[in-house]
Amino acid sequence: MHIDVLTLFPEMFDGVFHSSILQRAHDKETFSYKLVNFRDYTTNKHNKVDDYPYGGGAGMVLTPQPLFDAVEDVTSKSTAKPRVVLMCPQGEPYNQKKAEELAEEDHLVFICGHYEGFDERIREHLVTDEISIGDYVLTGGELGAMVVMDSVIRLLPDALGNKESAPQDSFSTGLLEHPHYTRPADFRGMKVPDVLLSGDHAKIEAWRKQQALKRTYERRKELLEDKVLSKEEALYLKQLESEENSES
Ligand SMILES: C[S@@+](CC[C@H](N)C(=O)[O-])C[C@H]1O[C@@H](n2cnc3c(N)ncnc32)[C@H](O)[C@@H]1O
Repeated sequence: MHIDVLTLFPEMFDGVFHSSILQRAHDKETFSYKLVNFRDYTTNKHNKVDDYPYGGGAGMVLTPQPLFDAVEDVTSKSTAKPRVVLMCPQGEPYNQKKAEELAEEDHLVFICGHYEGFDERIREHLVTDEISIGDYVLTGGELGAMVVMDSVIRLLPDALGNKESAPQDSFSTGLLEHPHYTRPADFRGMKVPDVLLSGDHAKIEAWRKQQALKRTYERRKELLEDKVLSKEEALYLKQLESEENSES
């Protein structure tokens, strides 16, 4: 996968691409990236990327010219049809399903907005996707693009080592993940559940499945609406519901 990030603040990405799993995945050539300062594409003499909004009002608006030229340049040699993602608080709410969808692509372009916003023609004619990372407003799209890229890159083949796994993670299975424990078995009187020390892998697997369902039921019931449950899971869910009803 190749990723182009169009930003006015490329230095913000230094940490994220030079640490931990993303750095390792980049070293293994799982993905390549280019940080593109779209100010370099301005055709006006003062390299201005923004202007006053028509109709008046507060704040400055990103002009279309540098962003159109930058996107056309970075996508001109692309053999695949690139996905051009605008980071935007008004966009589609981001989730694991979208991360899985983007991880299938060969070329992603992220546009990081700034200031009051961007000229509407960018949204209408330049981008393929608009993504919001939550119902709050950030100063710019950089942090959002980092969130999306991190969650996409870790899904690419070989990005995670043997000791990390994506398929069991929360949301990948449609549920929240089961709880984890490590050594010691007894920490200040707080004990690890016996089943995890039993060495019985079938029992451990069954316990983990139940715990994932319980945790999802307790914290994110709405995730269960779309989940296809096995017979055992459906029975356990009924048990959780009747326990909850008897408590209330
Ligand atoms: C200050 S915000 C502009 C907000 C805009 N005036 C509005 O009310 O929708 C500047 C830029 O930050 C990015 N941004 C802010 N919040 C975001 C969010 N929740 N998700 C993704 N990007 C966001 C976008 O690129 C946006 O253009």
